[in-house]
Amino acid sequence: MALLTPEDLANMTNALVENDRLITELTNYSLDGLCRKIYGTAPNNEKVAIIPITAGNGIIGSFSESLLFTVQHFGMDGFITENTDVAGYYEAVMKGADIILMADDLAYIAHNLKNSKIAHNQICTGRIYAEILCNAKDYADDKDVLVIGLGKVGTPAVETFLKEKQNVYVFDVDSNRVDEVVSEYPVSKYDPTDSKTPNSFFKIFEATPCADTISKDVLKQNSLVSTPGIPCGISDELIEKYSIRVVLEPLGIGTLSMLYAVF
Ligand SMILES: NC(=O)C1=CN([C@@H]2O[C@H](COP(=O)(O)OP(=O)(O)OC[C@H]3O[C@@H](n4cnc5c(N)ncnc54)[C@H](O)[C@@H]3O)[C@@H](O)[C@H]2O)C=CC1
Ligand SMILES: NCCC[C@@H](N)C(=O)NCCCC[C@H](N)C(=O)O
Repeated sequence: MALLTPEDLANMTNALVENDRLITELTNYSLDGLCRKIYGTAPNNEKVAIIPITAGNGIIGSFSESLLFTVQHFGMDGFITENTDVAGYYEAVMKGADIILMADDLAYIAHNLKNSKIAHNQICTGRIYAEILCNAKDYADDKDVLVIGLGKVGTPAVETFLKEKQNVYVFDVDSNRVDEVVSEYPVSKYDPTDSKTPNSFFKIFEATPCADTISKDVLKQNSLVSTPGIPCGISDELIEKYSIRVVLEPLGIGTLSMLYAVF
């Protein structure tokens, strides 16, 4: 899994606020209102503990602080444990944490100690970024959606689009992965040479670790791109030329989705 860097998180607080405003403009739901709608849950004064984890590549600068900002920005009580790892877990429980947030290099989870619910960042990120596209009111009539990147974030997004009755077209550089997904789900391979494939899309989802994965060929004027992928999959030049709106933020949107998944 591609790991975040402190540089990825440098503008995270502004990006979360700006994306919340964009999501509200697109869907008439604030980000937490949309999470409430899709999960059918709501916060109930839970105390959230954030535990820094030193495993693998170790602590990422600003990671825990970014989680704390997210928790507090949406009105919840949170704290970062003074200790890391197991000592931090013990501290969190002794300080009365209801929900634990912690991440090593392989998994970033939310675990509710009171109801035993657990959530995984990649699944919750794919779901919320897909739901933003599905709930964008000005794009509701067009059911076609292009999904670029069929990994641990893109696959839950495909499942979400199908649940929301979208016509899903999929692409990945790994053609074997495309074949697997097309055989497992009622989706279509994105193939510009196939007359049944739309040439371009108003709704595009991207979750890859590469830049410039979204070419001008798939864009329409005013397309909406929902892309958790880091770095951003669409160039500034294409954003300007086609008046594209982009939902992209490195950590907070996925984190809020995780919290609503475990309330
Ligand atoms: N913004 C956020 O909150 C989050 C962002 N991410 C980011 O999302 C991205 C995807 O994460 P995962 O799904 O866990 O990774 P993954 O490695 O499971 O999946 C990535 C998929 O993209 C495909 N791919 C790579 N380059 C491509 C290209 N040029 N064109 C089309 N497909 C391409 C790969 O074949 C793979 O199937 C990563 O950059 C990760 O850092 C992950 C979690 C949360
Ligand atoms: N964008 C959300 C997904 C994050 C994921 N790509 C990642 O970097 N995971 C590693 C996090 C490691 C955190 C570290 N152990 C710490 O606690 O600071």
